[in-house]
Amino acid sequence: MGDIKPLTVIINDTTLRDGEQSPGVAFTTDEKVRLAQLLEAAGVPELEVGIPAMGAQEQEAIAAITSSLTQTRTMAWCRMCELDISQALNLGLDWVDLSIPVSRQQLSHKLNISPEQVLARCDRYIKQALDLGFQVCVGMEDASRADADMLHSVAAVAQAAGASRLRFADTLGILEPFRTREMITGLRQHTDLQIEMHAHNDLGLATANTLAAIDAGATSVNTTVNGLGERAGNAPLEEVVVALQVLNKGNSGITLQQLPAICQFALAASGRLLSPQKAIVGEAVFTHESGIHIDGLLKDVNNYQGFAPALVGRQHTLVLGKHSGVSAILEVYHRLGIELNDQQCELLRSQLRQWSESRKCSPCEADLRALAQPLMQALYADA
Ligand SMILES: CC(=O)SCCNC(=O)CCNC(=O)[C@H](O)C(C)(C)COP(=O)(O)OP(=O)(O)OC[C@H]1O[C@@H](n2cnc3c(N)ncnc32)[C@H](O)[C@@H]1OP(=O)(O)O
Ligand SMILES: O=C(O)CCC(=O)C(=O)O
Repeated sequence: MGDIKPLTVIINDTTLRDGEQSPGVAFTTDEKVRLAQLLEAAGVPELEVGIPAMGAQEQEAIAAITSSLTQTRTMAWCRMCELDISQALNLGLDWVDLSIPVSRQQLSHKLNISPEQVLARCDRYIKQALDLGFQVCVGMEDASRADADMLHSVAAVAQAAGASRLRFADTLGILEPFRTREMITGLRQHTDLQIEMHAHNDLGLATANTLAAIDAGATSVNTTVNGLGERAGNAPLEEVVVALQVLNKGNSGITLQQLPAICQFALAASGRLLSPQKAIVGEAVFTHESGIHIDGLLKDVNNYQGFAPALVGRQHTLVLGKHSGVSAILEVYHRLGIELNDQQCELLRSQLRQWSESRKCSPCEADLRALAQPLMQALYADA
């Protein structure tokens, strides 16, 4: 094994299932296969690849994905019922996630069944899926709104029936990290099964809740590329795996340098836009304009670097704009082969402020040269 560290948390990426549930997002089979292959090449050990109950086309896509992978294990999302399990057969899948709501709200007002009926379904359908050769994860939908007793009862029945894993779904994204930690710690104390955290980002806390769950003993976590998924999406793959490494919280085994390419591919296939300040993969997250920051970076990069952009195959970029200082202006122009004196710098600073306010973007190289041109001409005229 050399110096390869054992995985401490399994990434189960659900871009191809929950990610595709983003309104308006619909991947083609080719896009799904390519994305699955990119994720496999980066070392993602598990993928949730679709919903067989959606019908023949989805089943064909799932079969195409599973047959294109050599290492990565695959899972399908199924309602906990006979029909859905039977539709997952013969698609090359390793796992089924058998989903059943566990909150009073959804039991009473969605499925209209009792907690006892949930436990009976768990026992019956877990055994059925095991008999068909699947590994079983029990998807506890709406777990974050469920009573602890209910979660522990499901865990006990699932373990006795032979399931391998419980998925704790914060279906509505209403948890915060302290409560996540408390709930997962409680579940951890009641079961030997693997625990998978499924976090939604409605309060912007999906990554934080995912990390809190890992701290509390979750063994696997669901992610999606670029945080795609229902409503505000799921915990973004790129945020979770980079945070794990930077915060020294665990080893996901994923090659972080491949994340930008994966995110770009998913972005194009999803037809969605990405905020420039999206953590890890946003266009502007390693770009600096503020004078004090650039001065600090030039003196020692660690003054304004929480982690090296090279960790994710990126690099710092310096731009000029409304907030530029002298150090930044001198350096950026020096890199263009233009050496400025203090007076020229000051003139450029005030021009940059006006330019930025009117254009609302960073000047490119041609803009910078055009801004400096009159100053340089004045210099030659003076000489
Ligand atoms: C929280 C989540 O993300 S769960 C995953 C959600 N993902 C999706 O819904 C995307 C894919 N879904 C689909 O293509 C369709 O909804 C299908 C094919 C699954 C089902 O389609 P339809 O048969 O037309 O049913 P429809 O979508 O109208 O309603 C869902 C049915 O599933 C039932 N259901 C929902 N969850 C479960 C469950 N865990 N176990 C059993 N039945 C369930 C509902 O009660 C409802 O059945 P009912 O009409 O008998 O009350
Ligand atoms: O039941 C599950 O597997 C989780 C389903 C889901 O996507 C959710 O609850 O947000």
